Amino acid sequence: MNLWQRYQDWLYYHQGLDLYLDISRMRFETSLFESLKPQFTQAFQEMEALEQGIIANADENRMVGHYWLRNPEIAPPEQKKEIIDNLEGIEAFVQKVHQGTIKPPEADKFTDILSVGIGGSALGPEFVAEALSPDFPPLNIHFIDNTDPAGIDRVLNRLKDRLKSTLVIVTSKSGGTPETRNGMLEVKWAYEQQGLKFPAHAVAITMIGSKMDELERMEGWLAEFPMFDWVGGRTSEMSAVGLLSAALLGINIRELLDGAKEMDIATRVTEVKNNPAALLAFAWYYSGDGQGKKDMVILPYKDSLLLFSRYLQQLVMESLGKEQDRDGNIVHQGLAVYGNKGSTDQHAYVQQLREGIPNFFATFIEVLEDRPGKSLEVEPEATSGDFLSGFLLGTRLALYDNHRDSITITIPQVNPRTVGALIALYERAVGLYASLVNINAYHQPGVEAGKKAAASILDLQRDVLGVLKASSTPLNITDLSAKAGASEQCETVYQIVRHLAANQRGVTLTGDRAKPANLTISYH
Ligand SMILES: O=P(O)(O)OC[C@H]1O[C@H](O)[C@H](O)[C@@H](O)[C@@H]1O
Repeated sequence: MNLWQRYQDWLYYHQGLDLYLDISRMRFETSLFESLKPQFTQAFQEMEALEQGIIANADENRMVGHYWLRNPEIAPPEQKKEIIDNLEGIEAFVQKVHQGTIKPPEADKFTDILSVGIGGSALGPEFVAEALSPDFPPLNIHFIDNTDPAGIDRVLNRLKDRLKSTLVIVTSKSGGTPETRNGMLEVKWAYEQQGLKFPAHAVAITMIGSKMDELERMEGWLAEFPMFDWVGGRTSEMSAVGLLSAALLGINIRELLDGAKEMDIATRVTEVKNNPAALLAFAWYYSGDGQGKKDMVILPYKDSLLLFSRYLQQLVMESLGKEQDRDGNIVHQGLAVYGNKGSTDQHAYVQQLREGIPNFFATFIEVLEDRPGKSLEVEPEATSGDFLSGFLLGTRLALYDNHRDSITITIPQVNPRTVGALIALYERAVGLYASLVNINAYHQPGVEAGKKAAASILDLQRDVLGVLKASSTPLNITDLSAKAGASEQCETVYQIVRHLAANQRGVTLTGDRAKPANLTISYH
């Protein structure tokens, strides 16, 4: 097979975005491509229905409207108005913060943003901030995206004297996610410790009527922006969730939206070969037999795209990782995603990609412009950027020669338009792929199960502490578990008290640590 010819046969190019997609280094046969066309016809129809506002997330009885965010014209009238009003509200707020007309009571201007959120309420803002922030943004951004006390302390300690000029954005669609609630309470406490007025620094992004919305109203926070119930967390970058912090950082959000809108138009094309999202979905399908048998390794050769793989991890894995298909059959679907950036990863795990277990396909993201302006020649006729390009091209060839497939996406620059386009490209590819393999991409029942399990552990901890407080003598794990009504959960009870003992919670373990069953536990 003449590869140069295959390259040309399969190359997709989008003129408006100057974006290329090359799937020629995936070793599929044209017959597979042809045979999947009926499934694609169905997938396009389903996508059209989704864009028209059917209840695509039946679990939560919700429409799925992230495509409307960048083109309100195609949204139902009520949603159209919400989108336009919200965008204008964000821009007006940001302008006032930048001008200093909206300012904290204790300083002349806001200097920093502290963004508290998790999952879809953090990954998009983190990715976009890393990809697109100017070198010296109008405000510096920091993130709390976990309930790790040491992680929270690190962020708060570093901000310390600047808390008084920090704008705190708390983002939670549901308004009830424990990690985000905890982060918010810890930040609030830090403000109170310094005698600062937390509500005057706080902005909420949440659904109207959520617990956070109620709290925000009660405490009179500085501002609130709505999170729409018809936008899922992992596709919320183009809602207030992503746009507020991006605009505060000085990123042109209209261009981000435009890039996404232009990609959306391209990915509505019903001819598979001329639709980049369909080509991507097809390549994924081929690679993993439509069962996710191969992992997707995302390798952007550009530092600013470092967090793209982490962003895609949620978008792809939370959407596609499902036990059941849409007919209720057990299918255990998914598509594992990992990666950081090239060429850095070539000095780490790419060894395995080249020679080890062939359980993946790579996706190279190539950025044509190395930097604005000319570059130093680090060797005769070669710049640092030439090396970066050489490493990408060389690795692509070396992988292929060793029977490892790859996709290559090429963009002219990392800018708001191309980042918007990349996000939209993957959102659509995930939706189309989900249709191909007959799963619902828009719910996440597994995450709910994890949350319930965590809540029941905390309930058990309360019971255990109650028993210990009421007991006049030390107890062993078996007796403690029985008294807490959890005889079957000795191991969990042991792990709970071991954690409490390490954290000045009044719990002491006595005895041989290597023999948990022999320990005695007391409370004082
Ligand atoms: O925005 P929130 O409601 O706080 O949700 C944050 C995250 O929580 C859950 O884990 C969901 O599975 C994610 O999709 C979501 O992005």
